[in-house]
Amino acid sequence: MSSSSSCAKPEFRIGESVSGFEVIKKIGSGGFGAVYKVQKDGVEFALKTEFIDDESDDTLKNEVHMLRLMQWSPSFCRLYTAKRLPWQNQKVNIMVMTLCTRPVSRLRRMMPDRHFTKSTAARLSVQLLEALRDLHISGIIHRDVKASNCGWHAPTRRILLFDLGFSRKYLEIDPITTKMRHRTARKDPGFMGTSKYCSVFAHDENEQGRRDDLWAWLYSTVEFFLGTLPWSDEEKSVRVSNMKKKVGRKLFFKCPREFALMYEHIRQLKYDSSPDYQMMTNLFKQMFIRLDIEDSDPLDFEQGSIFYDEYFVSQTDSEKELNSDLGTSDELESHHNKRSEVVTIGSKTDSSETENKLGRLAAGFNRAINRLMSF
Ligand SMILES: Nc1ncnc2c1ncn2[C@@H]1O[C@H](COP(=O)(O)OP(=O)(O)OP(=O)(O)O)[C@@H](O)[C@H]1O
Repeated sequence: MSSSSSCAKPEFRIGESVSGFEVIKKIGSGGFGAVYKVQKDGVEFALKTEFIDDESDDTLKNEVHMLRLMQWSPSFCRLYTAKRLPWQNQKVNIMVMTLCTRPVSRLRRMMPDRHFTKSTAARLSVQLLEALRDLHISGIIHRDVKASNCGWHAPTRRILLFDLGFSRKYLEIDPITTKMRHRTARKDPGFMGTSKYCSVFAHDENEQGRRDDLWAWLYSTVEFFLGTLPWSDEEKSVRVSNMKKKVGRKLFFKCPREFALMYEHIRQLKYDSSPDYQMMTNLFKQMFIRLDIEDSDPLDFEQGSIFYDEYFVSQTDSEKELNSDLGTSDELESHHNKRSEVVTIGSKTDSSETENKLGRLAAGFNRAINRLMSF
């Protein structure tokens, strides 16, 4: 989150009871605090903390407020409780929400070649689009859309979009007509987002609107399909922005052709334009028929997929995963507001690189089959 003090953050201990929730393990941490897996009465939840000092921004309050507004949508975590507690000689904000199985970014990196098959990539992409449509309908923009802010929720087979700490309302009431209107762009809103995925307008520190969430969705989607982006290894934000400006339709050459049409639509959106979600949803329907994608088919990381046993079961609950989730790749490719430097840290070695030789052969075989199946 935006409060990024360099001092060590206090942490909860395994087994400690926090507001009646027993801490099972730490899932990850951000600049503000951490996310823990907790349980109560045999049910598991995610508990997010924000330790507060005098200078911090209380971003969890914003997140809780936005998440409350999104409780109607199946694409967001259920919010079970949110409160401020005294903790040792500090205060801590906590929120308890649905526990996701794994971040989508992590699932992608567990795949051979770090990309999903086209069937999984397309289905995850449309689910993320649905989450954005629901958020935008509610008058909110996210401003940090990326796969590491999406969790896979196995029981509902849905992507849940989280980390609403940077989100903002883009509508306001017109005091004269009393109708809702788009907020006017501020002159100097500062940078918000993640360099790898944000729109070129966000790079230029312009006010963000719905279109900027869609640009980040588009870049995240390309990464689902290809496992990389042309600027993945580029660290300088200005160079990333230039590459985004230059790449054009070429970016979608290896993605299903419907994405080029969605790109054309997103490209002409202005700061306050309403995206045509229906048109994009129809393009997905067309794509699913053309590529014979069935919603009932197992996703790459679900039981029944050819990748499941080798790439997903074997790593369940492993230390590798925990370590990876605690401190590598896009989770740390950051972000943040104008007080922070914009950094992009390249992806580190994934555990898939330590697969045994047979595993590599099988993965190569699967890759060959995937390549043969045309988009
Ligand atoms: N509801 C949830 N269920 C499971 N994991 C979650 C949930 N919410 C967040 N996480 C995971 O917890 C970790 C930290 O989450 P969070 O999004 O708050 O911080 P971050 O994005 O890594 O850091 P920052 O927000 O400071 O940039 C991430 O790995 C994220 O995937």
